[in-house]
Amino acid sequence: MTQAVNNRTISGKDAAENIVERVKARTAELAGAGIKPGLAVIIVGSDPASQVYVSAKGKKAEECGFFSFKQQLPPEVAEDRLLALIEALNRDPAIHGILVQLPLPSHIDAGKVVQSIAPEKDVDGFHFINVGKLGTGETRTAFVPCTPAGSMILIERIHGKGLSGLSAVVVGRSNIVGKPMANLLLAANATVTIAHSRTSNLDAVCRQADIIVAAVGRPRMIRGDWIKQGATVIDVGINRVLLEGGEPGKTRLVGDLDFGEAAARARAITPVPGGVGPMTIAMLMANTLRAACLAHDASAPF
Ligand SMILES: Nc1nc2c(c(=O)[nH]1)N[C@@H](CN(C=O)c1ccc(C(=O)N[C@@H](CCC(=O)O)C(=O)O)cc1)CN2
Repeated sequence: MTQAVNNRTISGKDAAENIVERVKARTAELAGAGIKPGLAVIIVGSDPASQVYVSAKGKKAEECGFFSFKQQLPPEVAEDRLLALIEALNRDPAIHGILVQLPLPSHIDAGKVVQSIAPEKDVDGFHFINVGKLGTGETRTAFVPCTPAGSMILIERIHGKGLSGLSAVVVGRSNIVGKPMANLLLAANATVTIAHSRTSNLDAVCRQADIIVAAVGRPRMIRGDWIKQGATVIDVGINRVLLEGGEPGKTRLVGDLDFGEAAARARAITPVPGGVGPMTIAMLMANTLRAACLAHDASAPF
């Protein structure tokens, strides 16, 4: 039988509010020097989840005191038109951060689009220059992807800044979450394993982790008995599933872990919703503020 070990839910909502408050305070100071951070968000098509995220980003940017620009493009837009818009935003001094909401329709080469964003405005941290900086420890000027950066702050809430002697397993190897997450954990001196859906004995690999970051995008794939007693568990998955026994068609969000089972063994665990998700948007604000500060040679709180 499993037993709770000083279990605590890590509220991403609270941590995100704390970051946003710090962003607001520094933005208000910068206003005195005539500096206003500017964030441009581009969305192609009408995917409902993407619409929700983009609208949340715009609202949060305004709440922070930023100049917020949104460009909605039709699903059939030509790649060249999107690239021309990014080129114009790259040259616009009022814009410090540019983000293209993913996923993009299949006729557009997402890699080409992401690499066309000026590295110093790449607040998603997806450009090769920023990926390389993170990978080589040049974190002073790197933009770190928002979801792993936010996850790392939640891990620090439990373990502090150094993770020496701790074993971390990242389940998932995406460029957006898995790989940058592994680099951040490594930079904090954790012993890191990147596992994925084709890893043999995935359950046993997970079971040896002091910190487990689940980013596979498969609802409740990681079971409670895969979690070491007392581990810290970060659930990056945001999966919409049909509500069992509820009204037909009604859905709810679940993570990549079975929360109830994992919570019974974990020392600390992030919920879905209300865990890593809100941190993604807060870190976007932090990155945009940093981009504005770097552009104007001003100091940034992050
Ligand atoms: N250009 C990018 N595209 C995408 C990114 C990204 O970082 N950059 N990440 C995801 C989506 N995403 C932000 O864009 C995102 C996902 C989830 C949340 C969030 O706050 N989730 C809430 C639940 C919201 C709901 O009810 O649906 C939560 O977990 O509490 C924020 C941002 C893919 N695309």
